[in-house]
Amino acid sequence: MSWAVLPAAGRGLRFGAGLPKQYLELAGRPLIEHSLRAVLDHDDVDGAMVVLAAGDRHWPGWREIGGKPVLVCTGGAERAESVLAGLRALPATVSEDQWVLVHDAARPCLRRADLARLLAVGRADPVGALLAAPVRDTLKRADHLGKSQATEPREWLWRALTPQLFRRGGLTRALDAALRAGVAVTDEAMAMERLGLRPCLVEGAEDNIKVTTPADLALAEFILGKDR
Ligand SMILES: Nc1ccn([C@@H]2O[C@H](COP(=O)(O)OP(=O)(O)OP(=O)(O)O)[C@@H](O)[C@H]2O)c(=O)n1
Ligand SMILES: C[C@](O)(CO)[C@H](O)COP(=O)(O)O
Repeated sequence: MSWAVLPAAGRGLRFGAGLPKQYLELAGRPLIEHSLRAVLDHDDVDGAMVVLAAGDRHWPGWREIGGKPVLVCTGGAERAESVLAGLRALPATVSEDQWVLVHDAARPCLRRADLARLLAVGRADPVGALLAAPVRDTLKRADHLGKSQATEPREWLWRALTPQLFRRGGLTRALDAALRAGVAVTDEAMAMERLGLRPCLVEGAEDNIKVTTPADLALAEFILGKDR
């Protein structure tokens, strides 16, 4: 059985709204509620730890969703710090060996089938797994003038998504080590990779988007309105 940690302590600066993007209305609910329900929907997920910014006054105060506990703790200045805080704040009943899903609060369009496949593949892997999407566009490297100076090979390149699935103890130690080393890890898999571990890439839907800009919110509205 697993718990979910949802990093939700960001300020949404690139979005530029008057409140953090995770609280913007999306399809009639706060964006974060879609992300929470998407992970709590799976029978093998027992509860969620939501990591809030210090002084967050937008959090609706849910204490359970769908009969499952929703706990909160305070995050840090970087996403990795928030995830580490969430891992440490999980109930003591969540053992070191237990699988934990880390899912961006800013990703409301997670598909049930993708979560199910991530859990099935990840729990059978010695390290863990992450949802990801193969790069399908040609990649250009820009110069300082904004000109295209080179084309980067895209074979073997994937875009990391979330959720990412790792065991509580191993991920906690990996994130703590990366932060102590001053390494700016941008996802959980990176913290594991720097220890020489190779999590499994599980192909996920391209519409599992991270809402970062206003255009993404409109796209998320369209995605959630589709029959999926
Ligand atoms: N210190 C931080 C930074 C980000 N996040 C969370 O990590 C996820 C992905 O981060 P991102 O999309 O970058 O969100 P923001 O940091 O809010 O965006 P911005 O960089 O535009 O401010 C989001 O759910 C965000 O709330 C977090 O918990 N703690
Ligand atoms: C974790 C993540 O969503 C995987 O693509 C991404 O790294 C988050 O990056 P952000 O800059 O914190 O949004």
